[in-house]
Order: sequence, then C-alpha cells, then structure tokens
Amino acid sequence: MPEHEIVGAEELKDTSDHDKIAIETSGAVGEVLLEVDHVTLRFGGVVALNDVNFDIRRGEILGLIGPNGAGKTTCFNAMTGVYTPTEGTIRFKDQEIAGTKPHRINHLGIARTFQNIRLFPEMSALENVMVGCDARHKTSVLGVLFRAYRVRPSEGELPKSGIRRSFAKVFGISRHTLEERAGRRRSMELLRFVGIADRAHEVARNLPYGYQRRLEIARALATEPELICLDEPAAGFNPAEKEDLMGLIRRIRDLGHTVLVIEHDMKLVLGVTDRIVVLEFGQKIAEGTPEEVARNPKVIAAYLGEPDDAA
Ligand SMILES: Nc1ncnc2c1ncn2[C@@H]1O[C@H](COP(=O)(O)OP(=O)(O)OP(=O)(O)O)[C@@H](O)[C@H]1O
Repeated sequence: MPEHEIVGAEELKDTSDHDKIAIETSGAVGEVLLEVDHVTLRFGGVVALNDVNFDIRRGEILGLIGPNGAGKTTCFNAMTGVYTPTEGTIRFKDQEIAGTKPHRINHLGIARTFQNIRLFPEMSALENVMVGCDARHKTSVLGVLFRAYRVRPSEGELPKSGIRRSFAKVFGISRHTLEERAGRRRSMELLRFVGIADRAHEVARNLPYGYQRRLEIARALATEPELICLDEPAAGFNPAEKEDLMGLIRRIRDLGHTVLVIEHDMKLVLGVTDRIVVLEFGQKIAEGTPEEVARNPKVIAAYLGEPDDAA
C-alpha cells in the first residue's frame, strides 16, 4: 500500500492558506539580519565590489540596483557562498558566513533564485518544490532506507480507517513518511501561493516561462529561508505579470520572509521596496527610501545612457 498521499482535485483549488506556509522568525522586525561589512571582491584585475557596506533589516524588502556590470550579482554570490570576499566580511544573524559553502548558507536561512532559471527540468513542478522541502528534513539516509525512526502520529496524521490505522496506532509511522507527507502538502500550498498549482504535475521544462519563474520562487520558499534573494525576478515579464509579481513579493514578506531583490525594472523596484541600495562600478553610490534614491543626482547620472533599463 503506498504510504504517499495522492494530491486530489480538492487540493488543486487556488485557496492558499498562508498560515500553513508562514515561517517562524527568530528576531524582531527592523533588526539587522544580514550585514555586508566593507566587502571588496576582485577577479584578477577586475574590482567587482569595492568596499561595499550595507545592512538588510528583518522584515523589509530591500532593492539592490545599478547599471549593467555594477556588481549586483557578485554581491548576491558573495552572500550565498558562491564567492568569498577578497576583503571584508558578511554576517547573517551575527554569524560570519563569508566563505561558507552555499548548501550550509541555505541551511542557515538564506535562499535565492537565479537570473537564468535553474530548475530540475524533468521533474514535475510539485517535485521541484518538494526538493526544497527535503532540505529541511531531519531523517538521515539510513532512516529513510529502513524507515527505522518511528514516531507516534497525531490524530490528524493517522490513516482514516482500516488496518493501516490500527497498525499505525500500535507501531507508529516512520518519521520519513510523516516528513514526506508534510513536505508534499507544504509544496502544494506553495504552488497555490505563487499561483501555479493548476500545473503541479507537469514536468518543469513544459511549463510556460512565467510559471517557471514562479516555480523557482516556490522552490526557494520551500527551504523556509528567513532571507530570500530574488535575482531579476521580472526578467521577460510583461507589464501585467510585473504587477502580479509586485503583489507576490509583498505577500512573501507578509509570510515572515525578508526579501532582497535585484531588478532592472525601476518601476517595479520603486513600487515594491522599502529601501534601495545602489551600486555603480562596484561601489555603493546611494542608499535610502525609493523616493530618496529616485531623486539622488548620482543615481540619475548612473542611469543616464541606459534609457531601456530606466523605463
Ligand atoms: N566570475 C567572474 N570572473 C571575472 N569577472 C567577473 C566575474 N563575475 C563578474 N565579473 C565582473 O565583475 C563585474 C560585476 O559583474 P556583476 O555580474 O556582478 O554585475 P551586475 O551588476 O550583476 O550586472 P548585470 O546587471 O549585467 O547582471 C563586471 O565587470 C563583470 O564582468
């Protein structure tokens, strides 16, 4: 008898229950969550980041903007363990993370999406998100193989009736099974949350572009990150899709996540962020509220000559 639950039509209704996917945060809104402390990063002779300094505060939506080649992606990569700063450091929840491996940083509570979508193309949308949920599971490989670690299920976790129910009552249910069921339910909830639950069982490579972008976000959210970094989430979106994305970014924050967003679309950045940090040629040239940044002469000068991006 399969231990997995089959997701039925009932679960495909677009009625995301935010309480089920909200995260528990370990600090107060407004306190410093991540600190980029005088970071310099060189690639040979290229100084991609030059003494960059800023904070991300818990509960905010922070925009990281700048013209092409300003150092935004390099900054993301330094925060998520892809690159180690040449000088300076990065702290997350007061812990130094510069030079820490990406999977460890993810475990500490930072997730990201990529400029170029990176999904498991042959897996379904639901499975892609379940991979993210798996990252939070406690069961070891041996525990999974032998289903050795059994726990006493709550009433809601027991099979509805029959011999399986009696068996589970006496012998318990393997922790792996319970974790997998919870992961599947949570993944489905996340697909509803980002608005793509109607195609949960389609392989990722067959999904329309906008669905793939949202799927990447759902997968990142599945790891329950306190900080989620979105790298150009609106790339390739039309105006209506950008409007929807702004709503989604706000709802992600409302779940308890802090959001960092790199984006070229100024209308979106100015419309959705609480604060903005501006880079140019690897240096921070401005920081402030969207209104402050929009009227900063250095920012205006940096964007002159890039009329397409400033559209
Ligand atoms: N792996 C690398 N090796 C060498 N130089 C690099 C590497 N990654 C980035 N750079 C250089 O560092 C600088 C900053 O690049 P980065 O990709 O961080 O900018 P960006 O602001 O994200 O630009 P875009 O908006 O075009 O994505 C650029 O001059 C780029 O050529």
